[in-house]
Amino acid sequence: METILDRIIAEKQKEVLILKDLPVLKEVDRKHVSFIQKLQQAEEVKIIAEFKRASPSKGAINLDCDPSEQTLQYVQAGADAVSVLTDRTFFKGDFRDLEEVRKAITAPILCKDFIIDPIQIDYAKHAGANLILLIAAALDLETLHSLYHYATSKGLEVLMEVHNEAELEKVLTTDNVLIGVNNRNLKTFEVDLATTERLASKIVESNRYLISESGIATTEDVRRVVAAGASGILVGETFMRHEKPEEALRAMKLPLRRVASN
Ligand SMILES: O=C(O)c1ccccc1NCC(=O)[C@H](O)[C@H](O)COP(=O)(O)O
Repeated sequence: METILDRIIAEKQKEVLILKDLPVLKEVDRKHVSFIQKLQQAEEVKIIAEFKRASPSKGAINLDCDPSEQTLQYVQAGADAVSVLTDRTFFKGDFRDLEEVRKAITAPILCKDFIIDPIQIDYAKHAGANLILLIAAALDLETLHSLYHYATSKGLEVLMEVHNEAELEKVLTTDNVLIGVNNRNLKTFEVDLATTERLASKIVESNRYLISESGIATTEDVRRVVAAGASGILVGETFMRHEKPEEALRAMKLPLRRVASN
């Protein structure tokens, strides 16, 4: 059965051909901004707050939201990084959103897209990203390694995303330290924080940082994934729908030690 990820990747293959036909991008020299460094010094759970207008699972979330205003609020409330969905077809995002956010904030920015080719990494960097996402389910082992090396050679950090044990095994063949566990099942769209709980020990024991992604809505959810071993969380819909995203974000900033020892 064709999954949403299969459909997204088929679309990305077309997009990549279009990008390769465009004039070559000029290299930009940007200051290195590290999210990993923030994790190394973390006393509180690190929050990646996402700008996401729409999604395949929820349809329209907040279509008229302004990327710079929204993400500036995130950062002022204590977000450690911002994620910007740049996919147009399925998430109504754009690289221009990322460019605008780059002008508004200095915090690390994750380019949230479905990367299958180095040219997308060039576009992410050009727009102002500091981190890119590599989804294990969308890449064979060789491509995962080569995109990882390409991104790091360009000074970018990489969040590698997994949904299950097999994908985690794949990611653990790299020396990347940032692993995202996505709680959303891409076949059913169901979210279950038990996915983080199931995969956490292997990630923590391998000395990587675990970021729990998707379906995090309450302080109790944060407490639960942090108790499992997460050092960070990635939250989109909850902040995008909230009347006061800064309040929702502040409520999630839990101290790592206190939560873990509960
Ligand atoms: O969000 C979706 O419907 C989705 C569908 C298919 C592939 C990826 C999808 N989401 C990307 C993400 O990983 C989330 O935007 C991110 O983890 C934040 O999730 P949430 O807090 O639940 O908005």
